[in-house]
Amino acid sequence: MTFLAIKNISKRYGPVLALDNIDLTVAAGSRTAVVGPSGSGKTTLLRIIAGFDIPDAGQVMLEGETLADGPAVVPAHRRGIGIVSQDGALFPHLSVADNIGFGMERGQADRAKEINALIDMVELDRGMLDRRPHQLSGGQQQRVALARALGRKPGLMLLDEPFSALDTGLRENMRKAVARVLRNAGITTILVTHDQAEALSFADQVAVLRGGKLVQAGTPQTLYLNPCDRETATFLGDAILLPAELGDGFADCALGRIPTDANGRRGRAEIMLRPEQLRFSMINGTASDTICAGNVIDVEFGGAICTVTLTLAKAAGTAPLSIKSSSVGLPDVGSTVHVSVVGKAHVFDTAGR
Ligand SMILES: Nc1ncnc2c1ncn2[C@@H]1O[C@H](COP(=O)(O)OP(=O)(O)OP(=O)(O)O)[C@@H](O)[C@H]1O
Repeated sequence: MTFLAIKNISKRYGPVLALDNIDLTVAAGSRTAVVGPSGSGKTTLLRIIAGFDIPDAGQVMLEGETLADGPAVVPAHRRGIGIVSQDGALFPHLSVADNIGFGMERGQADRAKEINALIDMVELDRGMLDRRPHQLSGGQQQRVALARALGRKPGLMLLDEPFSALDTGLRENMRKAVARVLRNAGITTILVTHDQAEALSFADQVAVLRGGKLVQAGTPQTLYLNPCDRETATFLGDAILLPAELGDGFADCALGRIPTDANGRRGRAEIMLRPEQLRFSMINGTASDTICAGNVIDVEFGGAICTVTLTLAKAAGTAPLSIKSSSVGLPDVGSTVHVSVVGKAHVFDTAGR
């Protein structure tokens, strides 16, 4: 069921068209991640949904209620939307308890009970309630900010890069914890992030913005494996892009003949593979007779995920390929390996968007 509908939203700041006719729907209880390069319009979109910014044209509808229709808008405080920003924006002079309880009725009998429930919900120790924000770590401050936003019982939660100031390990834990809290509370969530891996792992739906336009929206799997164009492909992760000659359901390319997801297409096209679709195996002796023999030119040890870079023996002049590998059984630089492909290559939709 559509919970939030964004229809033909446009927003201009002077000469800059920050949002150009954006259409996006968000299902009830789902998590959407909005990603895109810097300046692509992510924050502007979030601010329009929150009511902090006014669109020039288009509508924002929440549960059937019109929140914005061009410049006619419902004010932010009447929208029932929670927002957690990058810095958490806690009040430094208030205790954690008072930050969480900010906006609750002072005399409210069950205020303390509710604050306890909220701090439990974000999995923080109640012993922290008397502390000030500066006595908390960055991750703990973000949890307090989330608890404060949850206290207003929002139907929709907007997260504007809330994990970006945190270290990698903490960031991942926080992301999982926040996803769990919001899922348990059944709150529909929109996350703005410039971190593609974060978007893919957090969301049910990923929306990619570029130059103020929505270029693609869909499940993380769809966007990662079937991106609409090469920019989206490379934005969402490492991609191997190869020229190919398409036949019915296959492509002839530097890796030999491999199956594609484009039945019925023929002629020249660019195909895409993700690096984890390539595998190598060691071969001895007659490597040069194998169409997909590769010469290893670099091995980057990265712990759990290593990168083996090679050139294809029979496709001189093509760019080196990088294969993701486990740390076990890495080839030596200078050795020859056999390269095979797992799954199908993706063919970009030439119709474009
Ligand atoms: N108040 C403003 N006045 C003028 N231009 C603005 C304003 N806010 C945003 N812009 C411009 O609109 C475009 C979109 O900005 P926005 O902040 O939405 O991008 P973003 O995708 O969130 O970027 P980032 O990832 O860097 O935060 C940019 O070109 C930006 O310079």
